[in-house]
Amino acid sequence: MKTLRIAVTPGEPAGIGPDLIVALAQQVWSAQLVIFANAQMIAERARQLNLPLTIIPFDSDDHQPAPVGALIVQDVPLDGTVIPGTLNSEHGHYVVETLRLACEANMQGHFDAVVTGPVHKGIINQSGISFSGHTEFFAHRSNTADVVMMLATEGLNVALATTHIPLAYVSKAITQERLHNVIRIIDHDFKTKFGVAQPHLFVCGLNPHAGEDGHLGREEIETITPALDALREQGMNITGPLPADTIFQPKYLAQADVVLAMYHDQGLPVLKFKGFGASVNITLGLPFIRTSVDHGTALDLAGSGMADTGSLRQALNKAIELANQKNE
Ligand SMILES: NC(=O)c1ccc[n+]([C@@H]2O[C@H](COP(=O)([O-])OP(=O)(O)OC[C@H]3O[C@@H](n4cnc5c(N)ncnc54)[C@H](O)[C@@H]3O)[C@@H](O)[C@H]2O)c1
Ligand SMILES: N[C@H](C(=O)O)[C@H](O)COP(=O)(O)O
Repeated sequence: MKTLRIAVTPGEPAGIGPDLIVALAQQVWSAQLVIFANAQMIAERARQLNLPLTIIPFDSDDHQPAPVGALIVQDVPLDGTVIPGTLNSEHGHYVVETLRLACEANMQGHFDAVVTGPVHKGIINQSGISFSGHTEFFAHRSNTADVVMMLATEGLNVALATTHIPLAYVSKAITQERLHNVIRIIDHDFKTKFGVAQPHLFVCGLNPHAGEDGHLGREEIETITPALDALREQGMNITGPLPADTIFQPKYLAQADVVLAMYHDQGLPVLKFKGFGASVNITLGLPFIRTSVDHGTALDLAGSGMADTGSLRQALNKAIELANQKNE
């Protein structure tokens, strides 16, 4: 079996992404991890953390995984000094360039997956680049009209009908077309990538108590239920819309392959309460495999050696698992 090659972006240089990469370089990986980052910044972070690190420049002809204590790096230029914990808007272009290069490398078929560390959306926007998240960025760069953000932890998968948009826009963004596209992507990816023959989706309502028969909001009656009914008629196994405050209970979760939440903070607080630090963010519907961490830049911990590597480890392992299945 050929050795997998995975692109890894550590994300915001002032955050914990570089710390996590350096920490995970202290173990053997079955795949070749290629870090898209500034080599000098990564080496400096290793010094700050007092961890051994050898940088190996990326050579596309060499498919060997890095030995313990080393990282294979595709160097990306970065001007100025990086101070762990201190954001610098001059670094926004660098961060986006690491994502662009990793995306291109995957689009061209040179890599088996991309795994991303945390970026700081605010500082990228301050640098003059409109950016709402990796999910939207990779969808745009790969010309993919609809993708789905799903976070997965042991015993719970939560997908989102809308991602990084203001709460005030959510109701308008939930259309029958969007729900059809999102649910078709989930159904397809669970069947083809996760080996679930007939995925069972549990779908949240948008309003309190799923609208209480229209007395607390009409989106369930006018949009969500008709969309789900049409998909049920096509043979999909869908329960809902159910009130979001009671959908996350063992009785339902025992039957659910995935819970579809209508917006970011309807579903992700539940997922992160259950499994923060042990969850993976997976983008469904992209033309390549992409996984990520469940946490942000944690500026308060950058350079301290206190950041938990659990989620990045899981994101790497999930990408390797999905890539191996794809190659079977
Ligand atoms: N994957 C991503 O790129 C991603 C994900 C979530 C948030 N973010 C971004 O990160 C920035 C900061 O967001 P935030 O402060 O809401 O969330 P955060 O996850 O950075 O931090 C929240 C809290 O969790 C702790 N924490 C986070 N990761 C940890 C780890 N690996 N080990 C130990 N403790 C950890 C932090 O110290 C902090 O107390 C924002 O700009 C946000 O958009 C990025
Ligand atoms: N919504 C994600 C979370 O809360 O964990 C996070 O912001 C990262 O999203 P992207 O992978 O789209 O950057």
